[in-house]
Amino acid sequence: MTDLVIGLTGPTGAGKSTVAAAFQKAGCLVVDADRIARLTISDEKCLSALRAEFGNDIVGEDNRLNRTLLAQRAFSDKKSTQRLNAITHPLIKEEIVRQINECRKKDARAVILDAPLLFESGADSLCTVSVAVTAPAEVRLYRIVNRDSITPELAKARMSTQQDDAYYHSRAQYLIDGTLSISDTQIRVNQLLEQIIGDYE
Ligand SMILES: CC(C)(COP(=O)(O)OP(=O)(O)OC[C@H]1O[C@@H](n2cnc3c(N)ncnc32)[C@H](O)[C@@H]1O)[C@@H](O)C(=O)NCCC(=O)NCCS
Ligand SMILES: Nc1ncnc2c1ncn2[C@@H]1O[C@H](COP(=O)(O)OP(=O)(O)OP(=O)(O)O)[C@@H](O)[C@H]1O
Repeated sequence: MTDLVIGLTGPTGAGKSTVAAAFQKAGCLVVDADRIARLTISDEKCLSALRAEFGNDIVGEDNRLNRTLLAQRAFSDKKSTQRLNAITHPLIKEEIVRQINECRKKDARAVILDAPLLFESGADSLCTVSVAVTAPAEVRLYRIVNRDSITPELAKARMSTQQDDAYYHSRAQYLIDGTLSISDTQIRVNQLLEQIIGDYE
C-alpha cells in the first residue's frame, strides 16, 4: 500500500518512458496516460461523442478511428482543441484515477503517472509531486526521428506544439536530465526516489 503518486512528464523525446522504466526497476508501479488515452478514445462512448463533434468520417469503414484526420481537425485551432479535450479528458481522467487507486493497494514504493500533458490536462492534481525529464531540442529531434522513423520536418512540427523547458522547470518539483546514460539514469532515479520518499513520507 502506498500513498505516494509521482507525476512524470516532459516534452517528446526527452526520455519519459526510459525514466518510467527505471522507476519500475526501483520498485514502483507505472500508470501510462498515453496508453489510457489511446484505449479511451477508441471506446464506443467516446467515439460517438467525437463523431458528433468532428464529423462521422473520423471513423473509417473498418470502424477504426482515423487519428490523423481527427488531429487535423482538433489541432487546427485552440477552440477545436478545447472541444476535443472537453470530450476526452474527463473520460481519460476517470480511468487514470481508477488505475492509480488499483496500484495504490499493491505493494509498491510509489505509483508513477507517466503523462506527457501532466500539467496541461490538470492530472498533476492527482499527484503528490511532479518530476520533469528534459533534454535539449536537438537531442530530442535526433531521438524521435530515429525512434519513429519520421522526417526531421515532421519531428519539428510535433515538437513545435509543445512547451519549452522553462515551462517544465517552473512547474515540476524535481527535474531529471534526459541526456544521462541509461545506467546513470537508473542511479539518478534510485537517488531521487529515496529523496522524494524522505521529503514526503
Ligand atoms: C487527436 C489524437 C487522436 C491524434 O493522435 P496522433 O497519434 O495523430 O497524435 P499524438 O497523440 O501523438 O499527438 C500529436 C501531438 O499533439 C499533441 N497533443 C495530443 N493531444 C493533445 C491535446 N489534447 N492538447 C494539446 N496537444 C495535444 C501531443 O503533444 C503530440 O505532440 C490524439 O492526440 C488524442 O487522442 N488526443 C486526445 C487525448 C489526449 O488528450 N491525449 C493526451 C494524453 S493525456
Ligand atoms: N538517456 C538516454 N540515452 C540514450 N537514448 C535515450 C535515453 N532516453 C531515451 N532515449 C531514446 O530516445 C528515444 C525517446 O525516448 P522515450 O521514448 O523514453 O521519450 P519520451 O519522452 O517518452 O517520448 P514521447 O513523449 O514522444 O513518448 C527512445 O528511442 C529512447 O530509446
